[in-house]
Amino acid sequence: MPVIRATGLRKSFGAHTVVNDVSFEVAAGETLVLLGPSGCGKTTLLKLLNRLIEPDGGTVEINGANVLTQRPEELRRGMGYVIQQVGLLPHYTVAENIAVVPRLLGHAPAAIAARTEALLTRLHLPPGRYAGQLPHQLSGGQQQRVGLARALAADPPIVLLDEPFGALDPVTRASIRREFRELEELKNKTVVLVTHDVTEAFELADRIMLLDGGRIQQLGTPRELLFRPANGFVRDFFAAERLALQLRTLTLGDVWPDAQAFPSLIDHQRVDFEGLTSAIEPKRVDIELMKVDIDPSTRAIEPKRVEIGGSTLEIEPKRVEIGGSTLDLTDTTTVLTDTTVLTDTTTVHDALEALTSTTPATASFTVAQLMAAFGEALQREEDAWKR
Ligand SMILES: Nc1ncnc2c1ncn2[C@@H]1O[C@H](COP(=O)(O)OP(=O)(O)OP(=O)(O)O)[C@@H](O)[C@H]1O
Repeated sequence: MPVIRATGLRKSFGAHTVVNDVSFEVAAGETLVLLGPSGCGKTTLLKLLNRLIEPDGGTVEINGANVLTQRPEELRRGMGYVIQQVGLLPHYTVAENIAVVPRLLGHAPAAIAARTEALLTRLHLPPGRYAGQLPHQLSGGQQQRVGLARALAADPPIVLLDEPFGALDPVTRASIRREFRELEELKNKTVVLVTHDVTEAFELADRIMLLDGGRIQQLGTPRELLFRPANGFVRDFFAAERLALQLRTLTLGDVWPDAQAFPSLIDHQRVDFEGLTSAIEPKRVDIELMKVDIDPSTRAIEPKRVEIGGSTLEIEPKRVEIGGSTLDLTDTTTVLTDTTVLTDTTTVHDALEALTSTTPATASFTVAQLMAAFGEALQREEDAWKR
């Protein structure tokens, strides 16, 4: 059952139909991005989900229950909401702002304090320094992070975000977006996010709903919208940033689809296991092993084999050193923000960034080889589209 199901939603302001027969579903844990030009109805659609606006027609169901059967306040407590203007209470401290909903829900003060501290830490706002500050003492980016912490404070299963990075300059925006993407807190939540920023949509969305004039123009994965546009509007909407989006959409796995031909991505690594550090120069590290190594949440680790100079070792890695950083695989909170590990799910964009950064990632292919393979992959996508 979908977490959110909207059917035939309609909303007009006077003679102006702003949301016109919109139906969609959002699955548990999915991030749906509402994208479209200014005034196309994104914010209105978002507010129809938590009853900040009531529809003229159609229904919204949350976990199978029509939202009209619930009191709006109660409904909203189960849905975190970050508004465009952040909207922190100016005379409340950061900690007090974050505590608003948990207090309403009657959570114990000690639990609220612990939760606030954890969220601030996770959002890179050390509580010792920031918990007692007032909103005006924070930068725009910090305020937006507090807004996010507030929306997550009561651990709602659904989070609605309206231009959560709207007020930021492009550089800050990109880095906060990266943090956002890595946030464990959000990984299991059902998220609906409004933006008019195409790059943002492609970076964050599982699926994108592209709207124009209150109607859905296309609803699909970023890849579908880019390579299989449903109409001229969709095609034109992405035209200006086409190459950048293709780089963000195709992965190394697309570029080298044949597992046999997949170049080994790491040349020299050290593997720590059983207290021993082996400086090894593996002849081959299979992609399988790398996937396990970089995803600490994958705990069902089969012992892996690594071939070192003629002998084969069966290991169950506890820590793996990749790109100069040691990952502790037994620590499930390990977050891989500073480490670039190239795998078959890395986008071409991220691989290029890693290869050309000041501390370049080790890879067995060059930028030129990657670009050539990218060109071929694009051709394959386009051929598939023509058929
Ligand atoms: N309360 C209202 N009364 C009258 N018109 C409204 C109201 N709210 C929104 N509108 C109109 O509905 C249209 C869609 O607004 P909405 O805020 O949903 O668009 P949006 O896609 O979120 O735009 P933006 O990206 O600029 O925030 C706009 O033309 C707006 O002027």
